Amino acid sequence: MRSVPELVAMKARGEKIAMLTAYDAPSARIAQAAGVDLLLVGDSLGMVVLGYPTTLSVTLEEMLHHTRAVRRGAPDVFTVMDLPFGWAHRPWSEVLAASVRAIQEGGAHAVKLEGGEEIAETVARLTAAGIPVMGHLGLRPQQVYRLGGYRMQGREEREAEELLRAARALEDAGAFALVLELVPEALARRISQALRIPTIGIGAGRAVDGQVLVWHDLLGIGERRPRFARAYLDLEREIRAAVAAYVADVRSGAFPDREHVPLPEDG
Ligand SMILES: Nc1nc(=O)c2c([nH]1)NC[C@@H]1CN(c3ccc(C(=O)N[C@@H](CCC(=O)O)C(=O)O)cc3)CN21
Ligand SMILES: CC(C)C(=O)C(=O)O
Ligand SMILES: [Mg+2]
Repeated sequence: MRSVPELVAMKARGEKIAMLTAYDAPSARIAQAAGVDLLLVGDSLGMVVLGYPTTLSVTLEEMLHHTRAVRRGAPDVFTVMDLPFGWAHRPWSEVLAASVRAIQEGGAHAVKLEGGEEIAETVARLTAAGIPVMGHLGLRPQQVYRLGGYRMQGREEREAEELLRAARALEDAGAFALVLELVPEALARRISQALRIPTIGIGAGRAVDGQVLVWHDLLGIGERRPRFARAYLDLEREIRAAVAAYVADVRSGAFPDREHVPLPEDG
């Protein structure tokens, strides 16, 4: 299992970090077998698994429930749990209590919070308590109502400087890594070069220290996926064909065949 110091050392050595989201035990088991460095139980759960239009509906209880499943499937992978909408901006003692639940009840090793300088004090308090914190800057999907959509952030120089300042504040507060979502590659490079802690990009180009991708986007499951995501399979199509074949076989009587009829003497 990767450790926090090891992840920081990977950046120093120029070794890329491969992070993937997971929401249940079987996918986490497969991700572990495939050798991912980090798992993220993302609040994208709400959109890709629970069928909501945004991440805002996801509750702490739901995050804990799915984090437990992921940990059962991938006992040997360092796992980060997203704190859901609203939590990062509560008084730090409440954020600490939620993060303790992530670790004690969810089995997570770290938490991720969307936010900049306004949550730096909270990040410092969690870090002091021994909880590794991953930051998340750029497109913050929990801000979608304010932003009006899932759009690129940090295109204006003034905005870019604000993001660089926020990244430094999170590192100074003790964050061990930082997700950069949907920002220009040049800005992601600037931030990555300014920090000692690794940056994990999603739609942030190549000049970052690692990548994170949503499980369903990687596999090609879902009606829409962000342009920045690469589908390594067209699994939705394959699954649909398999299910259609099953339905046809039940209707025709081709399933079950002799091979799939249990014999009484087998118990
Ligand atoms: N399937 C999925 N993948 C994700 O990466 C993801 C989620 N869901 N849900 C939670 C957040 C929301 N994210 C999103 C969602 C949509 C876009 C998107 O459609 N972006 C447009 C570009 C919009 C623009 O720049 O104007 C795209 O086509 O990529 C991006 C990130 C990233 N996260
Ligand atoms: C896309 C990643 C970074 C995330 O926050 C999530 O999956 O919720
Ligand atoms: Mg998230």
